Amino acid sequence: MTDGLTTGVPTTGVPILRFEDVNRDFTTPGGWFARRRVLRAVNAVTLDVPAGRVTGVVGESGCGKSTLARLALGLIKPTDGRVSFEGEDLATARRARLRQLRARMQMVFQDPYSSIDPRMTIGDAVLEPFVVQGIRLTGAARAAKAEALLGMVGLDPSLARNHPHHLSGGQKQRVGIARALALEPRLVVLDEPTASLDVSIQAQIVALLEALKARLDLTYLFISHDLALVRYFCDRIVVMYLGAVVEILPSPAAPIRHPYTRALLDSAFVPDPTRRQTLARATGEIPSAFDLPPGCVYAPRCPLADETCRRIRPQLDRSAHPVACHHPLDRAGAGS
Ligand SMILES: Nc1ncnc2c1ncn2[C@@H]1O[C@H](COP(=O)(O)OP(=O)(O)OP(=O)(O)O)[C@@H](O)[C@H]1O
Repeated sequence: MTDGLTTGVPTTGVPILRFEDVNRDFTTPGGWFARRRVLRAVNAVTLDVPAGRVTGVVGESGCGKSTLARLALGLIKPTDGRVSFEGEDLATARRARLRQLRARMQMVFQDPYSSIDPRMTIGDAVLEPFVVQGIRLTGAARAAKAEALLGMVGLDPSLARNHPHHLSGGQKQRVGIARALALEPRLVVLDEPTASLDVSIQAQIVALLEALKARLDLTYLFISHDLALVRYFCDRIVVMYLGAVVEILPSPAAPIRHPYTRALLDSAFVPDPTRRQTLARATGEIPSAFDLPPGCVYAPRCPLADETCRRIRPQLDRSAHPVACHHPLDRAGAGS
């Protein structure tokens, strides 16, 4: 290796990314009429992301998914705890080292329209990571690399000389994916990569991501609010609620254990009303992240909550299918 990075690719299943008891707080600015307030966006998260797999992170808007993604890439530091990539603590890595590590972990953003500079040619856009890393490519090598990357994501290589306003949303997202893969990363964080696309295009992008993962032996951290999509695409599913991990499904078909996961699944549109489950549907508003309840954070909306839930915060259990719940659905005989 010439870049001084960890030698070898982590074996499939070995954690490539680790969160150890991570908190991340944000402080709102105070002023004449408002006092400073602290919001816990990520709350005591301990999580391994195994190499070569697709780990999904799912939850409603504001549950901390994007904050988790930014922590994973070392773009922000944890308030407490440790985030490590291939064994290296991202918060203590020196700037130059962090830049090297970032070459091995890339992100595909939700909105391809705002993530691509409209003034750049498409070729320059996909090669931007080389510029960020200070890697100079000369004329013929530049053109060949840009064309190869565009071909890899199913775009006509001759588009390299065009500007992105010629492209559709799906084509722009392909450019975003090509750019993320330019430096041959090991980990790709996909932050709602299909959320702003038409349904028919979403399926094509998911198929492309699946094909690229198999071909390039990638690890994905797939962030989404859509549990049905995550269940289709991911090997393992992390369910977040108000900054905390409430359940980790070891496989997409695993029976659901947490009432919140059940409610998330039930909230997906199901045309046949007889198939809609009502047992554990969430009711009411999500409590404010500024003012978390003392017990289970889901208790105010949970139909199964009792006094224990309102008083004592449940921890993720240490089973093969971890859940943070005093009354998991399998114990109540109402799973899946
Ligand atoms: N820079 C910031 N300053 C203050 N609060 C923030 C900041 N970034 C995120 N938050 C807050 O942290 C919480 C988690 O936000 P985050 O964007 O991680 O959630 P999310 O699950 O990704 O939501 P969405 O799906 O809407 O993007 C939210 O309450 C959000 O308002």
